[in-house]
Order: sequence, then C-alpha cells, then structure tokens
Amino acid sequence: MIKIYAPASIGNINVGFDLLGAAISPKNGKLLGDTVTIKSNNTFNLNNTGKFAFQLPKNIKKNIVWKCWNHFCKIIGKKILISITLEKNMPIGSGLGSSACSIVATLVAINKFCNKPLNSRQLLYLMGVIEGEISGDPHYDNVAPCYYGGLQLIINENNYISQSIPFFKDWIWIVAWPGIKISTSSARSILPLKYDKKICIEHSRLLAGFIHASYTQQSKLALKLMKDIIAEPYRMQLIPNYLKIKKQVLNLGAINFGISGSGPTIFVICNNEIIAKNISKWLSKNYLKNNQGFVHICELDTKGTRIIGE
Ligand SMILES: Nc1ncnc2c1ncn2[C@@H]1O[C@H](COP(=O)(O)OP(=O)(O)OP(=O)(O)O)[C@@H](O)[C@H]1O
Ligand SMILES: N[C@@H](CCO)C(=O)O
Repeated sequence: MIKIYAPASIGNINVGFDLLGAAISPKNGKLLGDTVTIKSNNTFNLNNTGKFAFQLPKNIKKNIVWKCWNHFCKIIGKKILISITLEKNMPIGSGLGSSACSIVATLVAINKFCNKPLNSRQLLYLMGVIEGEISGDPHYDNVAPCYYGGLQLIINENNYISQSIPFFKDWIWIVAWPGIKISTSSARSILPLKYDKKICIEHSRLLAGFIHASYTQQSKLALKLMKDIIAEPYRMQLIPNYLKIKKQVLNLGAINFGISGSGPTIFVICNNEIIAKNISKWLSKNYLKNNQGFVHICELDTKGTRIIGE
C-alpha cells in the first residue's frame, strides 16, 4: 500500500500568467489537497471518497485518475493491476489546482508502485500533458508547484520544465474559495487571443523584475511588481463584487490581492498574523456564498507531493 498527498496551489500569483505558481498548506497543519492510495489488486479498480467526491464525473473514464493510469499503462506497455482510492478534498473548478492535485498524486503513486520507471522530468511532462487535455492548453503552473513544492517558475527549455524560486518567508497567504465553480477552460476562453505590444513589454518588466526581487530578497519591490495585467482585467467579471472585495481587503492591511489560477478563489498576502486573522474573518463573512466555501491562512508548502502512508 502507498498513500500520496498532493497540495493545493495558486497559479499565476498576479504576475507570470501560466509561468509562476505556488504550493500552499494551511498554517494550522491541516492538509489542503487530494490523497491517492494504491494497493495491488487482480483487476483495475477506482474508488472515490472525500468531501468533494460528489463533484467527480460518474463515468470512470472521465476521472483524471483513470486518465493518468491509462497514460501510464501505455507508456510502460502493460496493464497495471491496482486498486486506487482517490480522496477528493479539493473542490473542482476552484482555481486551487484541483485537477493538478489528482494528477500529481496519482502519477507519483503509480510511478512509485511500479518502481519508478519515469524520472521526475518525464513525470512532470506527463502531468502537463494531462492537465492540458482538461483545460485546453498544457500549463505547468499548478502541477509543477504541486509536485515539487514552493514557488516554481516554468522554464520549459533544455532539460528543465520548472525551477524553484526563492520566496519571502514572512508572507502569509490567505485563500478564500466562495463555494462556486468556474471551469478553467471557460476562464481561459474569455482571455484575448492577442495582446497589445505595450502589455507584452509591461508584463515582461513585471515578471523579470519579480524574479530579480525574489533572488535579491526585496519584498517591497516584489509586491509592487505582482500585478495581473493579463487575466484579472477579463476574469474579474466572473467574480461577483471583485473590485469591492479587493478594495476592502487592501484597506484591512493586505499587501497583495489577486485571483488564484482561473478563480473564483482569491488569494491575499499579508505580513502580520493579526491582520491575516482579521482579513480571514472578513472574507468568511463577506466572500463565501454558501457553507461549502472556505478560507485558509496558509504558508508556502515547501515539501510538495509526498508519501503519507506506506
Ligand atoms: N479527479 C479529478 N479532479 C478534478 N477534476 C476532475 C477529476 N476527474 C475529472 N475531472 C474533471 O476535470 C475538469 C477539471 O476542471 P478545472 O480544470 O476547471 O478544475 P480545477 O483543476 O479545479 O481548476 P484550477 O486548475 O483552476 O484550480 C472538470 O471537468 C472535472 O469534472
Ligand atoms: N495559469 C492557469 C491556471 C489555472 O488554474 C490559468 O490561469 O488559466
């Protein structure tokens, strides 16, 4: 038996659309991600458990876990006989990398079960391919941080897909999911097909500057450069009262605010625990639309996907 946990992640972090992502874990030690347990069996079998299992497709072949198993069997050229249990703790279409959690946990578990026929680069490549089948284009800004942990920059050149970037240890990350769904593919389809030259230059400045600020540990500079000029202007219309909520949270002392991945989860950065608690309370009262929604005060998850049972 092997049990793998894969953490939630924030894609984009306001700068670096599709290119920067951060793995997160609640500061109170709770696990915010999916788990996958594998046991050997005489046939393939998939069980879904967990709070959000009810959102999964009824057809087993539409479950990403089945797709991962199927891809893996094709790659190694044999049918892997296992029983898989997916604990679906991440809401689907939340903007917290729910599909990435299932993909990464499943592929890491199957690879370990089969004595690691794929190296970590081959695994990450496959994770991006499967993520792309779901959302329309391969993008690594959820699967890479989910797999490796921390803050990841997507390079996708030579032998690197992704590289760890130094981050600011005093930043507290709050995520608030209102309890409603936005599909990644629809949030991608509302973005322009082409961007103005000015926007391209400005985004290059923001991203290059942010990476420089991270390496030189200039927190204030990094925060100034964390601006979303690629997705937020188009996606904010999908999130009720987005600008009002943003203004209020910044007034409460947040040092950054944005849409997590394709939304509707929003993320907030603070550098003070009291402010973080106040904002978290305020969001619980004013941003959640139903009792499924949640707010978590988090830190970057530096461990990434890991074994939690054997
Ligand atoms: N195990 C699974 N986990 C998540 N989604 C799944 C799974 N199996 C199948 N799906 C399907 O994959 C799609 C995932 O949707 P989507 O990419 O919008 O969600 P998401 O991963 O939560 O988004 P984001 O990456 O912005 O956090 C849905 O159509 C969902 O039904
Ligand atoms: N970078 C992706 C992340 C999806 O969670 C997007 O914003 O569409």
